[in-house]
Amino acid sequence: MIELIELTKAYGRVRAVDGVTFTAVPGRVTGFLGLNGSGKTTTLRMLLGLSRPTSGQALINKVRFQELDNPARQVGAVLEQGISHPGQSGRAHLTTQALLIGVDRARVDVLLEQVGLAAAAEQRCGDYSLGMRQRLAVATALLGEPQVLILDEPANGLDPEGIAWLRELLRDHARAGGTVLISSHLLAELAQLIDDVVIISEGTVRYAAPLSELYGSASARLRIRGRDPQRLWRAFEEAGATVDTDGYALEVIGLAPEDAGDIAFEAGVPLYELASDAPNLEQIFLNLVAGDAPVPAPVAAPAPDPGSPPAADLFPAPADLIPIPSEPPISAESLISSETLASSETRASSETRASSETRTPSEAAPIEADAAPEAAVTTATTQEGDR
Ligand SMILES: Nc1ncnc2c1ncn2[C@@H]1O[C@H](COP(=O)(O)OP(=O)(O)OP(=O)(O)O)[C@@H](O)[C@H]1O
Repeated sequence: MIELIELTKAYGRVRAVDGVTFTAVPGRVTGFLGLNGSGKTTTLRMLLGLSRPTSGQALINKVRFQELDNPARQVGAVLEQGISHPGQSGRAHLTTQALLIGVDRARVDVLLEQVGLAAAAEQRCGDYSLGMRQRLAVATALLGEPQVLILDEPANGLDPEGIAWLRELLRDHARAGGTVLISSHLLAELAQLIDDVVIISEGTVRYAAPLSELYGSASARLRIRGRDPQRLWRAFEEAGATVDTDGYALEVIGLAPEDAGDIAFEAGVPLYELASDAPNLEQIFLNLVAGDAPVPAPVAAPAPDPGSPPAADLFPAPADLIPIPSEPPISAESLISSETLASSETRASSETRASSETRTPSEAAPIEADAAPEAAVTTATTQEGDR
């Protein structure tokens, strides 16, 4: 476990880190996120005993880094790239590090394989790409089989395949009970890797919570078209959603796509389109670091112009809408089920028509309702604490 308690670092009058408090727990990957110069590296350096806090505490497994027994066996860290000598091969670098921290050199081959560098093991580190250097740095951090991993910008330079590899590696580590803290200046990059997020800006923590809460606080907007938009509108509102329209499709906030689909099904309205706009993670992040709005409200659709015709008139008539392709696969079984479907669809649509024909004007009105606005630092070999 990693615990930061009111951690502060002042350089003269500049408070690079100012009262940072958060915990990274075993079994989860915690993302430490901030723009350039926000204080991430300074925080991690204090955590790893490379820099003395002005005040506050940085603890790993309840003690300061300097107090850990054999730190490289407990903490693996990547603080910077360029930790390896450019003239050394990847294998030679890992072997040297293994000797320094007292790890069996047989582990070197295991790690080269694990980080995908086996084929490049004999190449000079100086010839490695950025992504390969990251992989080597991660391998170095893993040498001592530490429980705690602290990685500064580990995704930097990795291609999508490298990100997927890193995700698996970190997930496996957390699943096995490890604690992982990784930093980045890109939320979108971290989003694929982490369970919890801590956002820092100007040395201060602005947000610390499970990533799912950050997502949940910025609801996705659904764009939905169906055969009977008025009926859909009412059904979605009855389910507690905020509904608006651009005159062509419904825009629904506050429902998961699955729930919206189920509601439409229960209302007997065939859907022609159901798309989800994912929350804009970078925007959420930028709003948080700006400190103005804790979490951005979903962007509201413009309110309808009172002088414009009711949205019902703007929707294409059912006859003009493109029918759902429903060619059944040719098999006796599917013919039976498609017939059943066809007859139930006919029933549903005639019910739909019947009910909209018999609906009173006030019942048919929702479309006109007010639109809702809406370390082993390589590996611990260079720490102050070891000296
Ligand atoms: N040794 C130092 N002396 C004076 N100021 C420093 C020192 N180290 C860092 N700072 C300042 O502290 C602030 C935080 O820097 P830090 O490197 O921790 O940010 P960061 O979030 O890691 O940024 P990046 O993503 O660019 O690495 C910056 O304003 C930086 O200029």
